[in-house]
Amino acid sequence: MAPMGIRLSPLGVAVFCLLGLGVLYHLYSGFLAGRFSLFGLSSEPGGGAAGPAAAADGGTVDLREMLAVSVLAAVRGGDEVRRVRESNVLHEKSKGKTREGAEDKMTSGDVLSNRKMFYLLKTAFPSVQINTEEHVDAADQEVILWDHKIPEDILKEVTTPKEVPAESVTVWIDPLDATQEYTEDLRKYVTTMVCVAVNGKPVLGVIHKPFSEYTAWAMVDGGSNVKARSSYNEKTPRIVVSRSHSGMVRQVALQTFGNQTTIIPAGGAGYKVLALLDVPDKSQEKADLYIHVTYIKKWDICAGNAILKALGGHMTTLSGEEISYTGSDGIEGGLLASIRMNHQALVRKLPDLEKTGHK
Ligand SMILES: Nc1ncnc2c1ncn2[C@@H]1O[C@H](COP(=O)(O)O)[C@@H](OP(=O)(O)O)[C@H]1O
Ligand SMILES: [Mg+2]
Repeated sequence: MAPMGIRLSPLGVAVFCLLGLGVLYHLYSGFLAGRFSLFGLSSEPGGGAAGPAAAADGGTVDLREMLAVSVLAAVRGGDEVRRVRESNVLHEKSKGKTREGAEDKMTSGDVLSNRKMFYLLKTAFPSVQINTEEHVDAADQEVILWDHKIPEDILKEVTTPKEVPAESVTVWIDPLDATQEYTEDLRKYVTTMVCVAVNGKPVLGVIHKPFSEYTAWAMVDGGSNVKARSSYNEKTPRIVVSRSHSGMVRQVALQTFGNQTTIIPAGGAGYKVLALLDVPDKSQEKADLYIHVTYIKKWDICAGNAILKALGGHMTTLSGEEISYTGSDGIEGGLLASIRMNHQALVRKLPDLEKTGHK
């Protein structure tokens, strides 16, 4: 007997049950799966956070979707970078010193961009390994949902999904490249970057310039929204190098290519890779080669490496070794990046840094 004389209509009960089933389906089909998985998030000191090994959808992720989320993450992170710079309250701190004794700086722009970028990627792909330059504060989590829309320019170039095992993927986030220049208000050098590596090989990269709102992306064997220039000067190249972590790069460049070589000091590894490409942004200088001789971290270079690789170019250590984007955070052997040039011939021309003491 229904209490207090309330009669239950069979139709009402059926509609109620159907609604209940719908809610349950929604819960288990991933809408909240990302949310719940965030509570299992582990955060490592000094940056980096690991997710569970298998993806929610049976152990694979779609690289085309990862590209869409990576572009969105770079843009959203860039919005934070711009907002903080425009507020002029950077809360600049030092994380310590680099091996060469330069200040390793961090600002609110780095931290807030990192938070947006990390949680956007982590919510969309809870099972993949994400390595990021800044510390992820597990007590300050944010759920940023992706609307599952893949932009038209990506759909046009990458016409089919590309599934890979989630456990083969490593994502590298640089929430603010060229922090030193950011603190000096040299805005053109600043980028946000995302890279996806599969089995350590860089397969997709995004480099976003928040102050000119330009974004370059490319996927190996997929497509791109950026291309190489039509010609490069191999004989007396214009060489773009670091302005704040230069080491002996000038000496190495002049010794290898002669005194006629033009050296362009610039901030940011993302900016320097874009200098090799056909980029419409007016604030972007152009170069034929990018050389770096000091230690550098993988989040600084992975996106550029993926874009160059997708466009037929190369980024290797100075002795020509490919860089593996798993395991340790940094690389020791310097960098040589080129496109539409004989990369191996360039490697042979360069001096052995260990022998010449130019490291
Ligand atoms: N010797 C070194 N040690 C640590 N980081 C280095 C480095 N040389 C370059 N980097 C990092 O690589 C990026 C590009 O450097 P540069 O502008 O000098 O070419 C910067 O990243 P962040 O700005 O993301 O920290 C910089 O901190
Ligand atoms: Mg960087």
